[in-house]
Amino acid sequence: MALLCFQSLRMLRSGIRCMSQNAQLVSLTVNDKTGVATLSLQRPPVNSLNLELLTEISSALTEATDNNSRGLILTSTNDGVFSAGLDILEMYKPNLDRVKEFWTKLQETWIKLYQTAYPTVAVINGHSPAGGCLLALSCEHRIMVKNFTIGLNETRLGIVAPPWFIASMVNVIGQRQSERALTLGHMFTTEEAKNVGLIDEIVQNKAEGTTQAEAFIQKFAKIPFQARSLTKTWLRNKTVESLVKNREDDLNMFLQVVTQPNAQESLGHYIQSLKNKATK
Ligand SMILES: CCCCCCCCCCC/C=C/C(=O)SCCNC(=O)CCNC(=O)[C@H](O)C(C)(C)COP(=O)(O)OP(=O)(O)OC[C@H]1O[C@@H](n2cnc3c(N)ncnc32)[C@H](O)[C@@H]1OP(=O)(O)O
Repeated sequence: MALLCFQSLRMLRSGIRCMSQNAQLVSLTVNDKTGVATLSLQRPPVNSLNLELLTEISSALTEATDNNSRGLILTSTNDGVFSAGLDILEMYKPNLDRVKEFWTKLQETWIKLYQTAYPTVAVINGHSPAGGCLLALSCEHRIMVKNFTIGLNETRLGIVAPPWFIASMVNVIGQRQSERALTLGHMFTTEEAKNVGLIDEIVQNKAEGTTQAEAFIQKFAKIPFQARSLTKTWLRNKTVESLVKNREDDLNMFLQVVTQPNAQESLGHYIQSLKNKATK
């Protein structure tokens, strides 16, 4: 409690205000001087995206809009893992109602993040496989700390990245590089990611990443907000519409693929291999 008060006081002095008071799995703060919001994922141990975390991310994105944020930095409180992607336990031996809600929330969160009116920057301060990579790809600018990995590795797990995951990648690195990376399930090192254009900047640490992210958002200070946001909408509309118009089909296809016995078997092996690694 004392620590919380001390932290709040320190934040107030530096002009940082806490939003989303009820959130537990994310923190949303805003810098009152710049109007830039920071959304930090904080679901230990690895920010895997389960229904509850996705729900909080989605609400925080709306809150940042309602608060007229000038920009948003997406990052993690865990220096080591940005996000481990979708929570595999949501997809392994799933409860049908819950897994439907989970996938629908993932669709909703991606649509919102992909289309925010405000500029978005991912400060990738740790590994970022699969769904973690999708979150980063949905932002307008990616800054990554050295010595980590990022990519859409679904094929390695025996599952498939849905078309909107693929489109998010293609829109950033193009068809040829995406085809090679996705079919192999390749995880890029920070250096490789920079070379292929998957990320825009390499930094030494999160603090430097945050400074660079603020500088990126600041570039838009003199660009009329609405002109910018409408341009972004039109640039991204085709990609988003392809999911918006087919949400039900996408959900059904996901359910069909993920409940296949061989997909379940692969997920089971993968969970076991992660657990074995963790106990070594
Ligand atoms: C037309 C429509 C077609 C639809 C077709 C749909 C088909 C399905 C589509 C699904 C798309 C899937 C997207 C995904 O995001 S799948 C998830 C992919 N993620 C990964 O492969 C990452 C796995 N994790 C790791 O590699 C490492 O954990 C990581 C590098 C991220 C961190 O390493 P670290 O050493 O720090 O941590 P540990 O490995 O020791 O892990 C700690 C504990 O966390 C558990 N863990 C890790 N990742 C996950 C995860 N993604 N979900 C759930 N749990 C995870 C791990 O098991 C450890 O747990 P324990 O402490 O209990 O042992």
